[in-house]
This record gives sequence, structure tokens and C-alpha cells, in this order.
Amino acid sequence: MTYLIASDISIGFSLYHAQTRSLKKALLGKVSSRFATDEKNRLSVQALKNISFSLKAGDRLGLVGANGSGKTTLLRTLSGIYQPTKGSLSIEGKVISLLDPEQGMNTDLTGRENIWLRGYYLGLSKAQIVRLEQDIEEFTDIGHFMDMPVRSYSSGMVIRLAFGMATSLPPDIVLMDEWILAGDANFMGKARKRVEGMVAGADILVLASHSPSIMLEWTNRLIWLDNGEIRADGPPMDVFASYLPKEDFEALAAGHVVG
Ligand SMILES: Nc1ncnc2c1ncn2[C@@H]1O[C@H](COP(=O)(O)OP(=O)(O)OP(=O)(O)O)[C@@H](O)[C@H]1O
Repeated sequence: MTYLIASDISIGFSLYHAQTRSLKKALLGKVSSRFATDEKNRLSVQALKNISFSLKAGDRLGLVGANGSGKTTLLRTLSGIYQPTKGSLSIEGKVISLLDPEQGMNTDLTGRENIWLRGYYLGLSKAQIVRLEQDIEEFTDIGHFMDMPVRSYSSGMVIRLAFGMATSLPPDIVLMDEWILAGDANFMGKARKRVEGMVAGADILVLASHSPSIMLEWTNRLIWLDNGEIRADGPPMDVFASYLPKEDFEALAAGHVVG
């Protein structure tokens, strides 16, 4: 049984490069400031504060909020990149995260070597890795670059490879940031089909995006993050009614694309 439960999660980052007295004073003095000092009197920013929700099979959660509201930090926490400073996370199911294009890749190695490394890491047999390699090679369509170091790739090629690798094995839980929607139009058609297939087969989706139309298409529940806290949680149109400017909400309700 797949589930994901976040219980009272908070995350603070120490800001090692912002320790001058005047800057501290300016940032700490603000009302409802997200800045605080840690136990060593270092300035820290509260990226997430008391986040709780639970997801079960069939849930498609969207994260919305202004720049810096904590969406990426929450996705990274759910994927295990960040440890919560407070609270806990309980997850059952195989998680695939499409968060940073280069995540988990060694850019000094070739695309092919990265695929084999990933295969070994996942405990696959040689025959399984060969199939994985063929699938990814065909999908990414980057030709001889497959045998060049990843650091020599264009950003579009890195996205293709990362995307191919991340979507090649069926997950229970998919964590996605909106970079997945960037890329050349030609590739996007192919990529979208693949991601749709992957999400359709998964039990749970968590997606962060700034596009209301994408959220309506992909999700059945929204959490609005505001300054690292949950401001609203509910069906997408209910949350959009308070989150979006009136004219955008009306356009969305009328079925127009709102990017
Ligand atoms: N590694 C880090 N070190 C210090 N502060 C960080 C770090 N990561 C995030 N933050 C801070 O945490 C807060 C939340 O950032 P986050 O990137 O999660 O927001 P976001 O909602 O994803 O924004 P955007 O829509 O711009 O991508 C911001 O104030 C940001 O500056």
C-alpha cells in the first residue's frame, strides 16, 4: 500500500555568507520574518514551517506559491535530499524524483556510463541494464553524445538524458518540478507522452508548477505555500479561487489556458 505522510515538517537553512551585524539586524527586524538565528547565533532562513499532509493512492497533489515560498524545498525534502530539522516523513513505495536535471548524475562520466551506474545502484541484472540502456538511448535520441561526458552536453541534452533515466522504471510515487516542462517542442511531445504514462501508472504524484492550467490538468488537490507555511489545502479550483488574481481565476474557470 503506497502512502506519503508529512508530519509537522520544518526546515531551516543557516546562511553562512550573511553574518554581518547590519544585515542580521535588517532581516531579523522584519515583522513575520522568516529569518532567525540558530543555536550558534548564525542567521538562518525558515524555508518550511509545520507542514503536515498525507497522501494515498490516487492522490495528485500540486504545490503552488510565489517564488521562494518553499515548493522546491518541500519536493527535495520528500525525495530525501534534505532532512527536516523538525517533524518526520513516512513513505511507503518506490519514489522517482524529477527535480534537478543533473540530480544523481556524474557529469564526468558518459551518458552510457551513467545509465550503467544507475542500473547497478538499483540492483538490476546485466540483462535488465542492457534493456534499460536501449530504451533510454532510443528515447533520448542524442546519438554519439551517449558516449561523451555529460559535462559536454547542452542543457537540452542533459534534460533528455535525465528524463529518459528517471522515466525508464515504473515508480509508485512521482515527485516533479516544472523544469520537466521545459525543452524543445519536438522532444516535449515525446516526453509528455512518457511522463503521462509514468504518472498514470503511479499511485501518487506531487508536482510543483507556476502554471494554473497545468495544475488543473495534472492534479486533484492543491497546497498553497506561503512563506514556507500551508496557507490553503483543497480541491484545485477552491484553492485557485483565493490564490489567483480574480481575472486569472475567471479565465481559468471559463476554460482558458492560464500559464
Ligand atoms: N540551500 C539553501 N540554502 C539557503 N536557503 C535556501 C536554500 N534552499 C532554499 N532556500 C530558501 O528557502 C526559501 C524557499 O525556497 P524554495 O526554492 O523552496 O522556493 P520555491 O517556492 O521553490 O521558489 P521558486 O518558485 O522561485 O522556485 C527561500 O527563501 C530560499 O531562499
